[in-house]
Amino acid sequence: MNDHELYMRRAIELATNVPDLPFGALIVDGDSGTILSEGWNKTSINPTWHGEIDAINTLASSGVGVGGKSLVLYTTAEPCPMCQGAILWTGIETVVFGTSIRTLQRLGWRQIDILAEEVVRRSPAWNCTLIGGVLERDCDALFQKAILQRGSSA
Ligand SMILES: Nc1nc2[nH]cnc2c(=O)[nH]1
Repeated sequence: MNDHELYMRRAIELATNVPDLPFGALIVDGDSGTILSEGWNKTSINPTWHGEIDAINTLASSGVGVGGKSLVLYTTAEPCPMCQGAILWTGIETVVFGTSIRTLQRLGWRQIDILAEEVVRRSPAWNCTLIGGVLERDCDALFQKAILQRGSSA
């Protein structure tokens, strides 16, 4: 298991905090490998409280400071445009995700139809590298299971 997979395992663990919305995220210092913050989807409290936003807010309020660090964000799913915007404003240089927005849509998840790469392409003031498909089958399985369970309980 490489480092990306190791951290994605942790994102999957965090996602299980909310099995019906399995969006888990963590932010790692890319130089030291230290986990700086963790988060998961809290949209039952606030509709904008996505997993990535939770991890960013936890980091911002931790007092560690984001300046001068090469930050890597791991997330079980490709960031939506709101989260990708927040990721750029935070100065996160690398985003590693499992399930793609296209797959979420195919599985029946409501999504804004703008891919993270499009947000990055249209934001030339920032540098952000996107790496998709890490532990993709495990992440896809989380979202497939969640939507099936939602369907059967509706
Ligand atoms: N990437 C991502 N997409 C979402 N779509 C709905 N909630 C979320 C979330 O927390 N993260």
